[in-house]
Amino acid sequence: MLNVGILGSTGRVGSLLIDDLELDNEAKLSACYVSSKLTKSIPENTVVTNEMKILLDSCDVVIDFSVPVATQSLLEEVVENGGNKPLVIATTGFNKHQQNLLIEASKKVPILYATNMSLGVAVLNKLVTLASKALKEFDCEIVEQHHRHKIDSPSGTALTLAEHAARARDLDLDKVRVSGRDGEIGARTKDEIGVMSLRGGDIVGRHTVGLYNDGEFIELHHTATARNTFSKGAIKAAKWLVNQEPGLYSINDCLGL
Ligand SMILES: NC(=O)C1=CN([C@@H]2O[C@H](COP(=O)(O)OP(=O)(O)OC[C@H]3O[C@@H](n4cnc5c(N)ncnc54)[C@H](OP(=O)(O)O)[C@@H]3O)[C@@H](O)[C@H]2O)C=CC1
Ligand SMILES: O=C(O)C1=N[C@H](C(=O)O)C[C@H](O)C1
Repeated sequence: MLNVGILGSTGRVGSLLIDDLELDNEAKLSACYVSSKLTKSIPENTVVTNEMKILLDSCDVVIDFSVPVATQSLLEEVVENGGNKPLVIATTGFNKHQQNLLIEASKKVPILYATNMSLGVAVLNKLVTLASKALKEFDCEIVEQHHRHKIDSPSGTALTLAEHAARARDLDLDKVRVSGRDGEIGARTKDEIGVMSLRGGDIVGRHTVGLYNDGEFIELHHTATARNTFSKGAIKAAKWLVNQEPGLYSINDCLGL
């Protein structure tokens, strides 16, 4: 039985992870990091802690759906204090320092980092690479829609999709990404990639990658209709990751895509 520790156990996705693990025949909840209060009932003997070291020591693998500062503390425990467990990281909104820390930690333990744990988005990333490369003359624009509670923008998934689109055209996303248009901004430049966010209601997650030309356009849509798409994807990733060597893996590695 795989012992899973959760960082972000009180959150929207973390709570679903607890439910999914309850029903899983190969994995179970062994530890929860809780910074505020856990209101959900959890199996007896589950370790509840607000120390990263204890979380890491009390499981075989950590699944993280939290906030960037919490992920940072988890990664620091690995890089600075020798914490030694595989990590499935799903949190989004990292700054450059946190991204570098992720790379450092992956030299010591296996880390699967995915801004979206769904199979559909894993395939969408592939489709975007293909379409962006084949349709180099088309204008690429990405729109993401999420629930009103989401704190980061644009979504991690939208940024990953944009990275795929940019890389397929040999462009540096940091140089071509446009995150808003307002006022007399002038005509669209050829290489820019717009990444725009809408927030409202309970939208679980919707991403549209559009490729627009004179006379025709393509739009590729992915819609997550249930949040446990992500928790189930992360558990599948954890089962795969525990058999890997230290390194930085993507969801595509896990899915063989
Ligand atoms: N990769 C993917 O497939 C997906 C990724 N996500 C990402 O996962 C993250 C969480 O999403 P969601 O569940 O909706 O968010 P929530 O706001 O519902 O949950 C956030 C969790 O983080 C915890 N947390 C907040 N601050 C700290 C801290 N300083 N130290 C430790 N824990 C802390 C909260 O605990 P407390 O209540 O104790 O504050 C809570 O459990 C987001 O970054 C989101 O973008 C979401 C869905 C899918
Ligand atoms: O915060 C969310 O809810 C989601 N976050 C991820 C992201 O930022 O891409 C994945 C998913 O779209 C839901």
